[in-house]
Amino acid sequence: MLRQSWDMVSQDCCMWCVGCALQNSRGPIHISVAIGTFLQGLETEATYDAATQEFVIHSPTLTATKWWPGDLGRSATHALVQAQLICSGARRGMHAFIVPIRSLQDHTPLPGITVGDIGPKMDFDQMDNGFLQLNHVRVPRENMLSRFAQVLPDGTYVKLGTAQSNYLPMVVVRVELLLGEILPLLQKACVIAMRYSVIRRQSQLQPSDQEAKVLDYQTQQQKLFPQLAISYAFHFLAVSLLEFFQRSYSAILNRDFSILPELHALSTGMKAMMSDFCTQGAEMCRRACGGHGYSKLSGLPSLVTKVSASCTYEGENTVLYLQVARFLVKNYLQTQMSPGSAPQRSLPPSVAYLAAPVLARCPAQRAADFLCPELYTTAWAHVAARLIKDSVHHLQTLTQSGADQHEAWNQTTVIHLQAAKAHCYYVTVKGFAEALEKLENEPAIQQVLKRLCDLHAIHGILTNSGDFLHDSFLSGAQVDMARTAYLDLLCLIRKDAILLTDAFDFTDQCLNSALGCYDGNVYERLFQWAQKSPTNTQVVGWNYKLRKKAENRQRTLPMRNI
Ligand SMILES: CCCCCCCCCCCCC/C=C/C(=O)SCCNC(=O)CCNC(=O)[C@H](O)C(C)(C)COP(=O)(O)OP(=O)(O)OC[C@H]1O[C@@H](n2cnc3c(N)ncnc32)[C@H](O)[C@@H]1OP(=O)(O)O
Ligand SMILES: Cc1cc2nc3c(=O)[nH]c(=O)nc-3n(C[C@H](O)[C@H](O)[C@H](O)COP(=O)(O)OP(=O)(O)OC[C@H]3O[C@@H](n4cnc5c(N)ncnc54)[C@H](O)[C@@H]3O)c2cc1C
Repeated sequence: MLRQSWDMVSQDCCMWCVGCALQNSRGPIHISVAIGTFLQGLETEATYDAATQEFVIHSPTLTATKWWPGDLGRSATHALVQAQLICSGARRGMHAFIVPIRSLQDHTPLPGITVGDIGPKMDFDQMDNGFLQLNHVRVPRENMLSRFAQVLPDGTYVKLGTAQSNYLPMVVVRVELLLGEILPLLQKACVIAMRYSVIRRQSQLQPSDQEAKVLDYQTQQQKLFPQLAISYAFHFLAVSLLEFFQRSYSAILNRDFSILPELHALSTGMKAMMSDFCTQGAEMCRRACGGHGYSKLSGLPSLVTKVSASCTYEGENTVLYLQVARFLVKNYLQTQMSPGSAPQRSLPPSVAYLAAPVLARCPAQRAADFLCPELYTTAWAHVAARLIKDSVHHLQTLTQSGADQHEAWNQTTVIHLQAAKAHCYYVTVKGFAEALEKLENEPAIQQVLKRLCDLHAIHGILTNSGDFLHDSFLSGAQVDMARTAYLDLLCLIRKDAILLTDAFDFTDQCLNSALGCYDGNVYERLFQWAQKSPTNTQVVGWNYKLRKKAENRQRTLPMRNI
C-alpha cells in the first residue's frame, strides 16, 4: 500500500507540492520536498548498492543540509529528496528519492535522520519549515522516482528522458503557483485598498466640497489602478499558460520534450515577473491605505510578507530571469543563422517577434493612438528585441575579445536581466490583448477590460521610457502623448474600479481585513476588532503592573550617595 502511494506521487507528478498528504493503511503519510538553487551542484548523494538493491543517501557536509522545505520541521513522515545519483561508479545528476524520515508509530526521527524546525522567519512562524540531514540512510531501489530514468537491479542506469526531464516538476509547480498562490495575494490587496479608498475621506478637491474620497485623487488612482490592471493581465496570462501546459503535458509524459524549453522559459519568466510585481503591488496597496495599512487588522502586512516569500521560493527570481535570458539568447542566435548554415527550425511562438520585420519608429501621432493593442504590443516587441540583440552583442564582443564563455556570461548578466524583463512584459501585454480579442461577444466587458489592458501597456512604457527613447523608437513628444492617454484612462477606470475588484469574488472571511469588507463598515469593524487585542481584554494592563512593580522596587532600594 505504501509503495502504491509512492507510485501515485511519481505518476501524478504532484511530487513538488509541499506537504502533500497521502493516506495509507498504516496512517497518514506526509511528504516534504527538499531541493535548493543549484541543482547540478547538489551535494547530497544517493549511491546505489547493487548488493542490497538500496540507495545510500547521505549529506556529506553541513552545507548539504536541506533547509526550508515545507512541513519538514514538525509534520512530514517522508521527504522527497533531490540528490546526485551515483550508480556503477558514475555520477548521473539530480534524481528524486522518497525517504522515510519519521516513524509512523510514534513520529520520532528514524535512524540516520536529523530533522527539525529552521527557527523564526520574516513572518508566518506558524508555517512549518524544516531542516534535514541524512547520514547514510538506506532506501529500497523502488524509492527513486523513475518515470524518466531507472536504475536496474544490477546498477545499470537507463535514461528514458532528456537531461532536463527531471526538472519537469519545477515547471508544473511554477505554473500552478501563479493562479493558486501568488496572484490572489495581489488581488486581495487590491480589493482591500480599493474598498478602503472609497470609504476614506481626506481633505477637499474643491474648497467648498465635503472631504473627498481618497480614490478621487489622481495620485491615489496612479497607485492603485496599475495594480488592478496587472492583476487582470496576470490572470489572463496565467490561465493561458495553464492551458498551454495542459495541452503539452501528455506529449511530455510520452517523452516528447520538444515543447519543454518554451514551457520552461514561460513558466520561469512568469513566476519571476508575477512574484516581483505582486510583491511591489501589494506593498503599494498597503501604503495607499495610510496608517491603517500598517495595522495587521487591515490584512495587508501579512499579504505583503507572504507574497514577498514567492520572490524566493520555487527558484530565486534573478536566477529564473537568467534562465529566460538563456532561452532568448539561443533563439536570437537562431534568427541570425544564415539560411543553409544549419537546419532552420521555426521559433517558439513566444519569441516569434525576434524574426518579425523591424519597425524603426512608433507611428503614433496623438494620444488616442496609444489606445491600440497592436501599436503597444509592437512597441514592447521592439524594445524587447532591441535589448535581446544588445545583450547578445555584448556577450559576443566579450567572447570575441578572448573572455572565457562563462566569464563573458557573468559580465553581461545585468544586461541579460533587463532584456528578460522586457520580454516578460511584452508577453503579458500580448497575452492581455489576445484575451480581449476572445471577448468579442461581450462588448461591454471587453470595453472595460480594454482600458485596463491599455493602462498596463502604457504604464510599462512610461516607467521604462528610457528604453523606448534609447534608439528613438519613441520621441519625447510621443512619450508625452502616452502620458496624456494614461491620465485619461485613470479617470475612465475610476467609475468601474470597485466593480472590477468585486469581480475577484473574495469573501469577507477570506480577505480577513477590517478595511476591505464588502459592506464598507471600516471604522466600526476596526474599533470592534481592536477591542479583541489581548491588552484590551485585561482590566489592568501588564505595562501598568510592571511599572508599579518597578516603582515599589525603587522605594525599597537603599538611597545611594551620589
Ligand atoms: C514562511 C512562509 C511564508 C508563506 C508562504 C506561503 C506558502 C505558499 C506555498 C508555497 C510553497 C513554496 C514551496 C517552495 C518550494 C521550493 O522552493 S522547492 C525548491 C525550488 N528550487 C528551485 O526552484 C531550484 C531553482 N533552480 C533551477 O531552477 C535550476 O536548477 C537552475 C539553477 C535554474 C538551472 O539548472 P542548471 O542545470 O544548473 O543550469 P543551466 O545550465 O542553466 O540549465 C541547463 C539546461 O536545463 C534547462 N532547464 C533548467 N531548468 C529547467 C526546467 N525547470 N525545465 C526545463 N528545462 C530546464 C535550461 O534551460 C538549460 O537548457 P539548455 O539551454 O537547452 O542547455
Ligand atoms: C518561504 C520559503 C519556502 C520554501 N520552501 C521550500 C521547500 O518546500 N522545499 C525546498 O526545497 N526549498 C524551499 N525553499 C527554499 C528555496 O527554494 C530557496 O531558498 C530558493 O530556491 C533560493 O535558493 P537559496 O536560498 O539557495 O538562494 P541563493 O541561490 O543562495 O541566492 C542568494 C543570492 O544569490 C543569487 N544567485 C544565486 N545563484 C545565482 C546565479 N547563478 N547567478 C546570479 N545570481 C545568483 C540570487 O539571485 C540571490 O540574490 C523555501 C524558501 C522560502 C523562502
